[in-house]
Amino acid sequence: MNAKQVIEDLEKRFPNEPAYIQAVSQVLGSIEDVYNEYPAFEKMNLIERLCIPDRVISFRVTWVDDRGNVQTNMGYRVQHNNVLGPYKGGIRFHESVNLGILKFLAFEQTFKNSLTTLPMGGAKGGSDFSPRGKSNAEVMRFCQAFMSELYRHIGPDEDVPAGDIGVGGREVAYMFGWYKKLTHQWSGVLTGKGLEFGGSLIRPEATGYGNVYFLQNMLSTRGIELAGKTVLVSGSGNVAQYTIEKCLELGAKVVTCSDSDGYIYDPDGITREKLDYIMELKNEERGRIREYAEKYGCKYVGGGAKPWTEKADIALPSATQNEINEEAAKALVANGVIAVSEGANMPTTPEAIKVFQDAKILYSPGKAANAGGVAVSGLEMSQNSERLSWTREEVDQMLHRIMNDIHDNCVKYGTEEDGYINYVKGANIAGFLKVAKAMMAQGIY
Ligand SMILES: NC(=O)C1=CN([C@@H]2O[C@H](COP(=O)(O)OP(=O)(O)OC[C@H]3O[C@@H](n4cnc5c(N)ncnc54)[C@H](O)[C@@H]3O)[C@@H](O)[C@H]2O)C=CC1
Ligand SMILES: O=C(O)CCC(=O)C(=O)O
Repeated sequence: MNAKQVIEDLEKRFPNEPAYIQAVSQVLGSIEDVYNEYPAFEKMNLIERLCIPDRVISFRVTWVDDRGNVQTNMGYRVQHNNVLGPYKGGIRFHESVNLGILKFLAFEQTFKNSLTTLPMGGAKGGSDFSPRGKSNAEVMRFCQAFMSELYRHIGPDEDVPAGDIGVGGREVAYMFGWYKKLTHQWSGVLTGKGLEFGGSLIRPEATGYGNVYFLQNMLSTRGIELAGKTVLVSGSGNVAQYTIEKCLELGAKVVTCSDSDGYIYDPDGITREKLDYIMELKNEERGRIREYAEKYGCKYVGGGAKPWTEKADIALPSATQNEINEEAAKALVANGVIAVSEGANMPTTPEAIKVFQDAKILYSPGKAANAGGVAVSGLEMSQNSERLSWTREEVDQMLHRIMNDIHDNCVKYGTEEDGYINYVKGANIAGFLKVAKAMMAQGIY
């Protein structure tokens, strides 16, 4: 494989999908040498088959708003690769959603799911519908209309969606209810369900907790403790909330969080009580993070500003893709950051990654660090199949073990000659090898 050539070809075929090309470029850049050690891969044109999704489903979603107006949105499911298990990955509802973004997310998900050690393929779906500002009734009607199209393409052994940006417990429950209505079947077809109807304990917490467990592993390679460290978090949704919770439990101080309008900086740190307020504000009232600053009298920076210029030891981006650019990365390094671990998917631009790696700080990509969410989704699937529920402690222990295993794999494949652990390389090679070997074994199709 000549990675540069493959990427140029993909750019020509998919000229309007920059996020997808960005994700592919990062992986191919890491695996090129290892790939070329196996001439059989090239003979089977493995790389093209691995980069291009198995299937892309797209459909119109028509629903009626509270004023009786008929609305239309686009719906998609990208089923990227199922050699390791049923397609698995979240659903995103956000106005920015387009096919290129979902293709990048489904591509990443394939490697991430491979890293979890569980039998799951990679997929992602979503719509350009935004739940923001919509009533519960509107969200329910939209979810039902979306599922009316999607249900034909999913199933507990076929494709198991879950949440992502704009899709939390409320949306998963509406989609699950409608799937059941359409198919007359109760099955573990979605994960992230409510605890009363087959959801797993720790699934809401899993992505944030998992990222902090991974961070602890990274810090321990340098003999550093998380306790006492100051942390920047971005976002204030599911991943951010449970990242903050675990940091607090482990004695770190989180001083920022954000939404798409701006960020708050609380030099005293976000306490348990303040985090409860954020959870209520974001999950129930669906308000803006600016209200935190008004309530607690701390700094708020609007205009879509991001928290990366504030001084801290650690940064945990937990909002969205490309939220740390080169300038932000330089500011973080100049302020003495020692570790960056990604709760979000691809939040760091390629230029910014280079800044972190050149500075030899600890830096882990989302496909490794945020894999705890989908890992516990995999555990939810197992519990549904067994018709059993495991305890909080059992699931947390398994999550911990999975994050440790992912870290070990990154160290195994990513340690460079000078001892620096290149987590990007490690995660990409470890995730790739398993998928590639399974593809080779399963023949050409
Ligand atoms: N929910 C999960 O289990 C997993 C989520 N992720 C990733 O974590 C990130 C956050 O997802 P969730 O917390 O689940 O979503 P969420 O919808 O609960 O929260 C998203 C947060 O990001 C902010 N945000 C969204 N778009 C933004 C933008 N353009 N600029 C600034 N802020 C923006 C929102 O205001 C919100 O605070 C995403 O990248 C997602 O793909 C990754 C693994 C699993
Ligand atoms: O839990 C899942 O299946 C999806 C999680 C997800 O979308 C992600 O890892 O980015």
